[in-house]
Parts: sequence; C-alpha cells; structure tokens
Amino acid sequence: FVPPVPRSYTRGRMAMAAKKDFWIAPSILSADFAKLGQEVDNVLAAGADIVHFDVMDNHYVPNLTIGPMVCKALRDHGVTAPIDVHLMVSPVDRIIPDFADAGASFITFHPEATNHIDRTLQLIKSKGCKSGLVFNPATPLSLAQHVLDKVDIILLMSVNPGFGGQSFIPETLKKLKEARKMIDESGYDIRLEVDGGVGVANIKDIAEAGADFFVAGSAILKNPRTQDAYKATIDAMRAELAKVQ
Ligand SMILES: O=C(CO)[C@@H](O)[C@H](O)COP(=O)(O)O
Repeated sequence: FVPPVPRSYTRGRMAMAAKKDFWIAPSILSADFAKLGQEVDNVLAAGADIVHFDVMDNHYVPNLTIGPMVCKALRDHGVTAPIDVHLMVSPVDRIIPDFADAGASFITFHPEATNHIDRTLQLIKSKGCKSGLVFNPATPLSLAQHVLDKVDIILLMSVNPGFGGQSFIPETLKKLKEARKMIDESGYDIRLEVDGGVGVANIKDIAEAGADFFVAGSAILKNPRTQDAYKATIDAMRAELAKVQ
C-alpha cells in the first residue's frame, strides 16, 4: 500500500512565499460512528483534503476511541484520501506497524509518549508513512530541535487532547509563530498542523500565525449531517484562508 498524499506535499520557504497550499482535515472524532463510512465519504466529497483519525487509549488521554481495524475498514470501504493518524497512546511503537499496514498515510505521536523520539520517527518512516510530532499546549517545541530531519509534520494541539468540542487556546497563536520560524529556518519541508477549536471564525488568524494544515472536528462534522452542510463549512473556511496575506 502506497500512502496517498495530496498535491504538492513539498513546500519550503519558496512555496510559502509563492502560493499558499492549505489542507483541511476533518476529525472523525466528531463523526456519527454508526455511519462512519458514509460520514467520511460525505466530508471528502464536500472538499476535505485529509481524514484526521484520532486514536485515544484511556491511558495517555482520558478517552478511548478507534484503532487500526477502523483505519483498515475505511480503506476497504474505498477511502483513497490521506489518513492522518494522531496517536494519543502510550507506549506508541508497538501500534505503529499495525497502523501502517492498515493504510495510515501520516502517523503523528506525542514526544512524551515514547522513551526514544528519534527511534519512533525512524520506525514510522521505515513503514513508508509520513511522520510527525505532536505538541500539547504546555509541551515545549525544543523537543523537536534535534530530529527535524526526520519530521514531516509538526502538530500543535490548541486544546488539551482527549475530547472534541473544546475552545481554542489563544496562546497557541504565539507558539505557531515560533514553530513557523523554526521550520523556515530549518530549511526542511515540514507541514505545520493545528488541532483543537479550529473553525471559520479563527482559521484566518491561525493561518496568519503560520499553520498550513487545519484539523477541525465539531466545526464541520455536526448537524445537519449532510454533504451540503459540510461543504458550506469547508467553503467558508477556504474563503477565510483565501484572505490570508
Ligand atoms: O485530537 C483531538 C482532541 O484530542 C482533536 O482532533 C479534536 O477532535 C478536534 O475537535 P474540535 O476541537 O475541532 O471539535
């Protein structure tokens, strides 16, 4: 299985200055799990770029969600879009091969959840997936400093992980600017993802702070659960992103 990746994964400083290439990734944590395949079909048909897949273990975070079998079920259902697996589990290493085999495109994990950050990044890449580090609101970005050559995605949590529907923590804007500076100065092609409390009202400010990859759960996947309603929200987000300077 070759993980599908959206148009132009590559972007460095040149791409940043030239044309913005923003990705919108609905979090299926807010989907109706009784109709998951249909929900994912609808949100992709509505214009989403990526499926964001939250894995919680009731240990690293106080909630329990879905595992590799559900990821494989989405692939078997016919989902060809990238699946962005966010591991909120500890330990992480033993579940990574299972997700890679189940069709994950990107696998991100929290540095606090492994004893060996570099080794875990190498494991993800050895399985053919894009790798990423996730930073909780209080986790310092310095943990990424010596492994940037092995990182494809830096994901900043703008809420404390575990639940959808929380409010965006404003301090994240400052941290995004720091992360954008760190990425640009590194010269590596690294996506800057943000997750938690993202919606139409704040996506422009978040993009202007440096993010280019936006996870949104409850802002998109809510009632009425129709493709048209999902499209209206995604279109409104893209309209806001089009205003980014
Ligand atoms: O990882 C998480 C929560 O831990 C997120 O992906 C949430 O699912 C985002 O939900 P909203 O804040 O957008 O409702």
